[in-house]
Amino acid sequence: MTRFGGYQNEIYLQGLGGAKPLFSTDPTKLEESASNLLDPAPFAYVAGGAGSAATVRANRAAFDRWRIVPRMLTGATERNLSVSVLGTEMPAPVALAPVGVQSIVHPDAEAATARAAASLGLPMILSTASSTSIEEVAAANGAGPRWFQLYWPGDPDVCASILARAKKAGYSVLVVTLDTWTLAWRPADLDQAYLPFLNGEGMAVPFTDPAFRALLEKTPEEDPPSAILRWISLVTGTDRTWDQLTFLREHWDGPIVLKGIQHADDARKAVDAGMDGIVVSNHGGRQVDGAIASLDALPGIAAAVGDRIEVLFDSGVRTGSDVLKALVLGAKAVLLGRPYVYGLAHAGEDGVRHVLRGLLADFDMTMGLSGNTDVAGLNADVLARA
Ligand SMILES: Cc1cc2nc3c(=O)[nH]c(=O)nc-3n(C[C@H](O)[C@H](O)[C@H](O)COP(=O)(O)O)c2cc1C
Ligand SMILES: CCCCC(=O)C(=O)O
Repeated sequence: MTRFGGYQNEIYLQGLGGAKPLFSTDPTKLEESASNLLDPAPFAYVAGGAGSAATVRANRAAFDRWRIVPRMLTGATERNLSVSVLGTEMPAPVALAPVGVQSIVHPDAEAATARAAASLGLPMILSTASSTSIEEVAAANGAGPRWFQLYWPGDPDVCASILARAKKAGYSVLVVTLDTWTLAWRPADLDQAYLPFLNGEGMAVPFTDPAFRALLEKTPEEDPPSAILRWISLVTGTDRTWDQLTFLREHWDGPIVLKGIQHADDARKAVDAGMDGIVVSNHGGRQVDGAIASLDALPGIAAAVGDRIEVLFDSGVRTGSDVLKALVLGAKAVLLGRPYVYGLAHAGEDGVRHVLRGLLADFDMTMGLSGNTDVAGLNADVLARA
């Protein structure tokens, strides 16, 4: 049993000594203050979506179409929030979504995120596009659970080398992102002509990779632009096919999760391909403008795969009630994206922790106050259509 809700008392008690929380516990205000704190281009990169950002808004609106129906006198003073996902014991059904180029918001970048995640026992998913190498993040993460997200490089030796490094460094689950084989039309970034990768951000994984370096005529230190362009050409522009997943299976002996699934038939194909899990995700509305809200895709997908595969969810999770709704609609756990990046921007490791503890406390209280004692016991009865 965990009592993440205790963070609430901690904040009020600190208030007796005149202290306020590091920054707002309201996710909307947090985004606002991040916009004041960060330079316009990095803020727009993090906050932005594809096209008109219709799907960013749709992701949020979908949560609002469901309401929790609280139950009384259920003895919910103690809650069990823990889940086990693909061999990872999680104290609550929340993991940190893979977010690349974290150095654009804070110099401590992924190492700070890794420390904050480990301090709470939540899995961190490291992006291939990270600003910090696989091994450094593992060291910062220590005994914490960690998974690795793959942007699939076109060169098989480079891919195999990166997977071997992740495995050796203790990343237990491979998360393969399928929805971003090329970057979408993103007006906010286009208007600033800002692509962090071209400035050398997010190159830590390839630049420290022997197989990638072996492809280059000059080292990334001698000739950064050539190395950057080579890497970008390796990881973008190639859409894969289902039969190619066997390559990953041959080079990864742990669980494999496909991220970016939005259609029940694709979820069934993931089962047929022998995958262990999926992330129902539209990349936080950053890829297909006008795409279905991720939460609207979730119930049909969950029904299609049953318990043959683990179903994770992201895109739009901001509050404890969002977590509860996603679990009821079929997710085993959720991934959190932008909010923790804003926490990182404000206060590094402490900022990420403040965001995570806030979300977990909110979820814990929402579970209890709606009369739910165990995440495993959540059923359709808990929700009503708005
Ligand atoms: C700045 C930024 C960078 C991201 N980088 C990656 C990435 O490198 N790999 C990946 O699979 N997803 C990436 N994502 C998508 C997240 O993993 C996740 O799907 C999304 O942020 C969830 O939506 P949310 O931000 O509404 O919570 C990124 C998202 C943001 C905001
Ligand atoms: C190749 C893209 C990596 C970053 C990313 O996933 C995003 O900005 O959404």
